[in-house]
Amino acid sequence: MTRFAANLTMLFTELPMLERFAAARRAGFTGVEVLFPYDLATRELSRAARAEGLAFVLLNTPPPNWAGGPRGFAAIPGGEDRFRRDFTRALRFAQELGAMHLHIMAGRAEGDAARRIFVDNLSWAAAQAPQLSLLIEPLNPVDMPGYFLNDFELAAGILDEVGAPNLGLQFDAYHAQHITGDALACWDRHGARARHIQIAGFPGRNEPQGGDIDYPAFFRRLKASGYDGWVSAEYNPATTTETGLEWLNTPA
Ligand SMILES: O=C(O)[C@@H](O)C(=O)CO
Ligand SMILES: [Mg+2]
Repeated sequence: MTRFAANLTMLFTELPMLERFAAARRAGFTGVEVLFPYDLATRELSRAARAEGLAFVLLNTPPPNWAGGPRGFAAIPGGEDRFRRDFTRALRFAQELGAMHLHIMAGRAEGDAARRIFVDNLSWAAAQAPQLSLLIEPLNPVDMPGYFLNDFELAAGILDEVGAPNLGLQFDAYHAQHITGDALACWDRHGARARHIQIAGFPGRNEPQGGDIDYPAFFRRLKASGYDGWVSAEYNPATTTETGLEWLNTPA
């Protein structure tokens, strides 16, 4: 059976962060992710997750400023020191939270030098944290202009080049649809590399139903391909979170 996590950065924002855990559990989620938990105490966050019996599935490496700042440093030539400092801090958070995955953000860059630095930084990070699952996620260039990792083929080549067993793909079906025009075909091509999935409707990035991505068919593909990881709801609720959860109760 598919395991669904709630992205608490985007869902249940009607409530303060620490109250979102109970709301997620009541709604039927069994895991949570928080993109950038860095202004909160890990003790409070893990207590909230434990109290509700929720797995802490994922966090991101920290950008300096969630409200509009650059998204990471892993592919920025000259940003190696900054990346390593950020990664060390993110690793401490991941360990204290008992998180399963850490998404490493590439930042805004382009070209061969950026690719080389990204590969070097990812290889370094994978060796620092062999027990933790590290992920990279292609993001579409409209929502995230200038972001280095904007393509699934690029991500596949980088994963192959690093070749670390603890580094995999974060497959966000919304970005896949945006980038390739066909999230299901993209899954068929790249799903074998996926360790974590995020979902949202397209084009609005609202609830995962009724848009251009055929989610019932997508969930059937996941099942057929033997995917056994988490599927995280990472979308902007069209109205309130709770009134838009019908999709979660449709058997996958
Ligand atoms: O899809 C997204 O936008 C996120 O998963 C993310 O990590 C960007 O910060
Ligand atoms: Mg995503």
